[in-house]
Amino acid sequence: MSHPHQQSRQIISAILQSRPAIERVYFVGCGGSLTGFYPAKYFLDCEAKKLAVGYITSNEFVHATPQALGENSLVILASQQGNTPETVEAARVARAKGAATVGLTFAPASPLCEHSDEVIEYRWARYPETVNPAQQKAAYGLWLALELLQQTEGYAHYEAMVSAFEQFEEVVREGQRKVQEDAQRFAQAYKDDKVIYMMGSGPSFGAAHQQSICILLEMQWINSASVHSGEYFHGPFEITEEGTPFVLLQSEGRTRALDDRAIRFIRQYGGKLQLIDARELGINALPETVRDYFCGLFHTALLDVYNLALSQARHHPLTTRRYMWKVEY
Ligand SMILES: O=P(O)(O)OC[C@H]1O[C@](O)(CO)[C@@H](O)[C@@H]1O
Repeated sequence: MSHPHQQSRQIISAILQSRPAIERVYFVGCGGSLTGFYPAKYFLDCEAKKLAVGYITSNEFVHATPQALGENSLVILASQQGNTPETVEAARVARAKGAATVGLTFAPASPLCEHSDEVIEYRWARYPETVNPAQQKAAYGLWLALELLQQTEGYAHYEAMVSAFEQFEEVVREGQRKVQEDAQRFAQAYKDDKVIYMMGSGPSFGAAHQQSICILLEMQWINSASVHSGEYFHGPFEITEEGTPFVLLQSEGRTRALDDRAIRFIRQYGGKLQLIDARELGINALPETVRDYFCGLFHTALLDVYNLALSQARHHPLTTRRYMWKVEY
């Protein structure tokens, strides 16, 4: 049994033993630390029959704390540095309301840990350095969601999920190898664009949103918005004209039809379209019953390759910030 599997199983088991029941789970964080939970939220939205699921940015959780929060709640929070004030405060509020708290961080003994009943120190590296993608923050979110579902309601495809996690690193490495050349081509084609729209659906909408807010806006200072492939037809498609730049994260599974519809329209009206197709890039090596739940993690890992190429082509390192961590905000 892998370390993340064992740790997630033990943590959920300890929490369930410490209280009468867990009826709801909230995923809480800021920016990439919130969007990293999207695969876990999506999995539970699709598969849980009774468990209620929340996905809330930290400061909203603090200022508009859900009435339902209480001893039957589990709050899972993430903060890479463990010190984002609103996330630390969210953990404090959750605990004060009697909820169980799990803190995910890369920084040991950080302030988030003080308000977390259980702490997970995940692995992280800035691409092209690598760590096992099944041991990163977003994967831990999915592991915890899987264990929570299995240990409360049970989940018919539990073993398939575990086996998909075991295969996942190989699938990612192969996918990253396949997109190397395409990433260089993309970087040249998009480096001078003033706006890039990110699109996706189902399991990959979180990855599209993360790419928009954390990479294009934050780390590249390129205007961007994330548009759900299904919502594209309900407003956003009006901006489509010859050359409008889109990147669409095409997922595998039930919502692929939504992506296909948007792709047809963008092509018909001449939009400039970069596709990152999970099917073509290897997600189907994972068991069919669960492979769509890995699309978000897969897309994020593939985007690492595109983002390095884009930042190099633009001579704008991914670490450059104007305001973040530099001024009061
Ligand atoms: O994960 P942390 O340490 O709380 O930091 C959150 C910050 O990091 C990012 O996720 C990425 O830089 C931002 O979107 C966000 O403001």
